[in-house]
Amino acid sequence: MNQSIKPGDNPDLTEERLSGTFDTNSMAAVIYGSDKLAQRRREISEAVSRIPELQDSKPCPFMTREEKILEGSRKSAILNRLLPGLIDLDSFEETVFIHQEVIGIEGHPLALHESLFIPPIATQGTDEQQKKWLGRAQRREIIGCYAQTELGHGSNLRALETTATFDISSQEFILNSPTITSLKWWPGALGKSANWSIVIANLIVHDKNHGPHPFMVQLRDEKSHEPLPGITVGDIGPKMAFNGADNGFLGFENYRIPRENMLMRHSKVTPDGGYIRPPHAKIGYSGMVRVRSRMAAEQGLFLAHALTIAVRYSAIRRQGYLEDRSREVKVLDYQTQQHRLFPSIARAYAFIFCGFETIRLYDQLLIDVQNGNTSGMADLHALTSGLKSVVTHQTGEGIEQARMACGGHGYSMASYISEIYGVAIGGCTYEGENMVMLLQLARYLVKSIEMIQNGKSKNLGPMVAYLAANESEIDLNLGPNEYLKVFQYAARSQAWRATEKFQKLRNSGMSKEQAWNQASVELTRASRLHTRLYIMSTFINHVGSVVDQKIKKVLIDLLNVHITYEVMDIGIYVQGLLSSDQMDLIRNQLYVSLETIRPNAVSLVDSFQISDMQLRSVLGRRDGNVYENLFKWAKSCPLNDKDVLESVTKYLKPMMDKSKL
Ligand SMILES: CC/C=C\C/C=C\C/C=C\C/C=C\C=C\C(=O)SCCNC(=O)CCNC(=O)[C@H](O)C(C)(C)COP(=O)(O)OP(=O)(O)OC[C@H]1O[C@@H](n2cnc3c(N)ncnc32)[C@H](O)[C@@H]1OP(=O)(O)O
Ligand SMILES: Cc1cc2nc3c(=O)[nH]c(=O)nc-3n(C[C@H](O)[C@H](O)[C@H](O)COP(=O)(O)OP(=O)(O)OC[C@H]3O[C@@H](n4cnc5c(N)ncnc54)[C@H](O)[C@@H]3O)c2cc1C
Repeated sequence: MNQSIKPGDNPDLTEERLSGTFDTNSMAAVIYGSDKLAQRRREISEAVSRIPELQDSKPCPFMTREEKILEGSRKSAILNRLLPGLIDLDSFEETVFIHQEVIGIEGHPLALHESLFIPPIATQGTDEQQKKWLGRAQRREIIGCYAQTELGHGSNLRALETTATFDISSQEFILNSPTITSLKWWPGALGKSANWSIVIANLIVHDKNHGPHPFMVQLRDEKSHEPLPGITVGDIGPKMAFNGADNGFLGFENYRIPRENMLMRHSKVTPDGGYIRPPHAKIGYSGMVRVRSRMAAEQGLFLAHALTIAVRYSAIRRQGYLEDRSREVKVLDYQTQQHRLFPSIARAYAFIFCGFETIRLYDQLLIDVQNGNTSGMADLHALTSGLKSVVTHQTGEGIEQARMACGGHGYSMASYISEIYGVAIGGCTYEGENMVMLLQLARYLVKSIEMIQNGKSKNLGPMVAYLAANESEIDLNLGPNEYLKVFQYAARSQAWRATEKFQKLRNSGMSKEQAWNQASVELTRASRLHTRLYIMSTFINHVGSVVDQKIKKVLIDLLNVHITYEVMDIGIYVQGLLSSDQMDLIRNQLYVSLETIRPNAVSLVDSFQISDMQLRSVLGRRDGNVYENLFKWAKSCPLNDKDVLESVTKYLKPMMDKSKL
C-alpha cells in the first residue's frame, strides 16, 4: 500500500495512491539500500518536525541572501546542540540528510565542512594530524572549507598558482598568491563562515615545484573571527542558486604555517627539506573522487525532488478533455506528460542505484589505498568522471522538463523547481567541468582500445570488456539483456570511431594534443555512451537482485521505460544494427511501458519519501491541496504587506497624475 494516504488529502491524489500496486515503505527500503536506512530517514524527519526551533522562519523564496545565511547558521548551531539525540553521529548519510531536511538545498555555512573539509583530514592526514584536528572539526569547534579553484584556474590543476614554499630555517611553509588570477575563488563557506581551510597549493622545496598538495590553513582568528594578517578573504557575491552558502575568495601574502600543517599521510616534506613521493601521483586528487562518487546518488535525489513535485501536481491538475467532456482530465493522463516525466523517474531510480554502488566502490578503494594498494584508482577515477558528467547533465534536463510539466505554476518560486534546478546544475561545473571529466574517461577508453589493438584484450577490466566483442545482430525478441547488447554496440562503435579518428590524426603527423582536440567531440560522445551503458547495466543488475515480488514487478516496468527510452534516444548510434522495423517495435514498447507504469507513478515518487519540509514546494505538497496553499503563499509575500507601495506613491502615481493634466 501507499503509506502517504491521510484523511483530508486531495481526493485525486488519494485515488492515485490507491491505484498503486506496492508498498511504498518497501520501495523506499530498496531505494535507500535497506529497511533500516529508509526507516532512519522517516524517524529523523518525524523527530525534526516536532522541534519548533528547527522550522523555517519563512519560505526561502521570500528571504534575502543575508537572511538565508543567518537562517542556515541559526539552524546549524541548534542542530549541533541537538544532533547527538537525533542522528548517528558517525553516519555521513544521516548528517547530510538532517541538514537537507532542516536547512534545505540552498547551502549553509557547514555545507562543505562534512563533505570536503573533514574527509581530506581523515584520509590524507597522518595519525598525529588527525588527533590534532579531526575531533575539533567533528565537534565543530572549527568550521572548514576546501580551497582549490582559483580565479584564473579551475579545470587544470597543474596550472594552479598558489605557492607553499618550504623555509627550512623556520620549519614553515610560506603561502603566497602571486597574481590576481591566483586568488582562490569559489570555495563554499570560505566567504564569511569558515575559520580553517584545506588549501591546495604548489609545494616548493629547494626551488623545485612538486605540484599541488593539501595544507591545513587557519584563516581567521578563533576568538574574533577576523582574518589573520596576510590573509585577504571575502564572499564572491550572489549566484544563480545555492545562495545560502557563502562561496568566497582568498589571497595569501607571505602567510606562514608550520611544516606540520601539510597533510602528510602520503606525500611528506622532512625537516631537512627532503621530499617523499606518494604511492600514486594522483593520490592527492582522491578527495575529488570521493565527492564525485557521491554525486550520482545526490543528483538522483535532486531529480527525485523535482519529479515528486511534478508528478503529484500532474495528478491534481486538471486541464482539457479526453473522452469524457463533463470533467477535465488529470494532466498526468496525457501521453506527452507521461513521456516528459516517466523516463526521468526511471533515471532518478537508476542514478540512485548507481550512486550507492559508486559510494561502495569508493569506500572499498579507500581501504585498499590505506593498505598500500592503489591499483583501483584509475578505474574509479574514469568511472566517476563519466558518471558525474552524464548524471548532472541528465538531471538538469529532467528537472527542466519537470518544471515545464507544471505549466505556469512551475515557473513560480512556489514550485521551488527553479532552486532545485539551479543547485543541481551547479554539479555540471563543480568537481570538474563536465566536458573536462568526459575527456578524462575518454583517455581510459582509448587506452582500453589500444590494449585490444595490441592483442591484450584479456587484460581489460570487466567494465570495458564489451569493447572487444563483436555484436552485429540482435534478436527481435527484446528483453533487458538484448537492450544492453544494443547499448554495448552503440558505445563500442562510438569508442572505436573516436579512437580511430584520434589515431588517424596522429598518423597524419599531428601532435598528440592537437589530434586529441580535433577528436574531442567524438571522444566525449564515446564517454557518454559508455557511462549510459554502465547506468543501464547497474539498473538491470539491481532490479535482478530484488527479492520482494511486488516491488520487483514494478521495478521491471520502470526498467522497461528506461531501456526503451534510452535506446530510442541513441537511435542514431544503432542504425547499423537495428532495422526500422526493430526501431518501431522499440518505440511501441516504450508507449506500452508508459501506460503500464501510469497507475504507479505517484507511488513511485512517494517512495522517495521526501518530506514536505525538505521539498519546500507548494505544488509538490504530500496532501495535494495546492490551490488554497498557493493563494496563502502569495498573500504572505512581503510585497503584499502593504496595499500601496512606495514605488507607486513616489513614482507611478505622480507620473499618472501628471499625465492627466
Ligand atoms: C553532500 C552535499 C549535499 C548536497 C550537495 C549540494 C550542493 C553542493 C554544492 C556545491 C559543491 C560543493 C563543492 C564543490 C567543490 C569543488 O568543486 S572542489 C574543486 C574541484 N575541481 C576539480 O574537479 C578540477 C578538475 N580537474 C582535475 O581533477 C584535474 O586537473 C584533471 C582534469 C584530472 C587533470 O589532472 P592532471 O593534469 O594532473 O592529469 P592528466 O595529465 O590529465 O592525467 C594524468 C593521468 O592521471 C590520471 N588521473 C587523473 N586524476 C586521477 C585520479 N583522481 N585518480 C587516478 N588517476 C587520475 C589520468 O587518468 C591520467 O591517466 P593516464 O591517462 O593513464 O595518463
Ligand atoms: C556551486 C559551485 C561550488 C563550488 N565549490 C567549490 C569549492 O568548494 N572549492 C573549490 O575549490 N572550487 C569550487 N568550485 C569551483 C569549481 O570546482 C570549478 O568552477 C570547476 O572545477 C570548473 O573550473 P573552471 O570554473 O575553471 O571552468 P573552466 O575550466 O574555465 O571551464 C570553461 C570552459 O572551458 C572548457 N574547458 C576547460 N578545459 C578544457 C579542456 N582541457 N578541454 C576541453 N574543454 C575545456 C570547459 O569545458 C568549459 O566549457 C565551485 C563551483 C561552483 C559552480
